[in-house]
Amino acid sequence: MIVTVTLNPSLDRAVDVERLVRGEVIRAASAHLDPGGKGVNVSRALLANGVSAPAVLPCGGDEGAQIMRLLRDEGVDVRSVPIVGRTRSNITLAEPDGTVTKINEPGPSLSPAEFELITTRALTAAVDATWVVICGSVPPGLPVSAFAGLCRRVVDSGVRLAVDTSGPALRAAAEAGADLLKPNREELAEAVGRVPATTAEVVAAARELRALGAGTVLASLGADGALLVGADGVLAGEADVPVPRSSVGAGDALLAGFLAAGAAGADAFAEALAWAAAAVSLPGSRMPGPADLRRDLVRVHHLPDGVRPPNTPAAAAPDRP
Ligand SMILES: Nc1ncnc2c1ncn2[C@@H]1O[C@H](COP(=O)(O)OP(=O)(O)O)[C@@H](O)[C@H]1O
Ligand SMILES: O=P(O)(O)OC[C@H]1O[C@](O)(COP(=O)(O)O)[C@@H](O)[C@@H]1O
Repeated sequence: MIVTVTLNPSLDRAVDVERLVRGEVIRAASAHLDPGGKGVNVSRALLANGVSAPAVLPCGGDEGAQIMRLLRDEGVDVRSVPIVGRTRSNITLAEPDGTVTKINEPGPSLSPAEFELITTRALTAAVDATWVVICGSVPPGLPVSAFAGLCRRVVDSGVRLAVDTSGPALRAAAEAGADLLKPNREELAEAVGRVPATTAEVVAAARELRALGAGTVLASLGADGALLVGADGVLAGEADVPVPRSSVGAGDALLAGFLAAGAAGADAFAEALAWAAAAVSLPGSRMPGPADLRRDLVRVHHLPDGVRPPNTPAAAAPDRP
């Protein structure tokens, strides 16, 4: 069993539009409503592939009630904490070539008592779990020290911890000793204070997080695929997506696939890439099930041990083997 914690869930509304033009009335071709937030999506993806994954999340207002209804319709085991604030709605505008424009609300803040209740729910559920997965942005006003405290309490409980978050919370998770981090390129940039453009720079940034205390770093790079940076070396991989529909939730599917497949080694990495590619081929933030996976379209390569930083002689060679 894998427990997910989403501190800032959202009701995801995705609208398919022919072309995005600022300042005009745009008629949508179709619309999709999904329960969202990164941990929520990880739970949905795991469940769709037969892995039990209770979702711990705060829920408030009509949006919170609707998320709970949608999750229960999908069969997700929801461990919700009622909050005074109103759960947010996030909007995605998806164009036919797969380009997505996202508008994410900040979401409600949590009172100290609400945050403590979520922590207790997570630690209680963690007793039977192999992993606790804390995902998504940190609610407004929550001190990074509180987020770090949650991470440390999970690590101290002896359950493995995976974190996918943004801003200073990502560094805090590394320092707390998270076993697995799933940053995208922008999140890595925020964490290390520079934009990692090349493969070597992504590897260097991931190694910086490892040096802070993180175990493995699964860095997602959008259409460029992903890198797995761990104690055993570096793997690079990507998967073709014949018809991209929406990349919303692709990072969540990547993380879910990696965890479902054992969270170590080339096979788990390939599975992760297959889940992420399948998510990209689905509309909105729909999570893939077994019938959506195309493992034949995945490629994984070992990178040579010393992937060097830029401006060294080896950087003149092509980035990918
Ligand atoms: N346009 C795309 N084509 C192929 N694969 C993609 C595309 N966009 C995303 N992916 C896959 O989904 C994974 C997660 O996407 P990414 O955008 O990096 O994460 P996040 O959604 O967390 O920002 C990538 O590592 C890649 O494997
Ligand atoms: O918590 P954040 O960073 O605002 O992200 C929330 C959004 O991320 C998602 O989980 C999608 O995540 P990814 O596209 O990064 O995989 C949406 O469901 C949700 O609207």
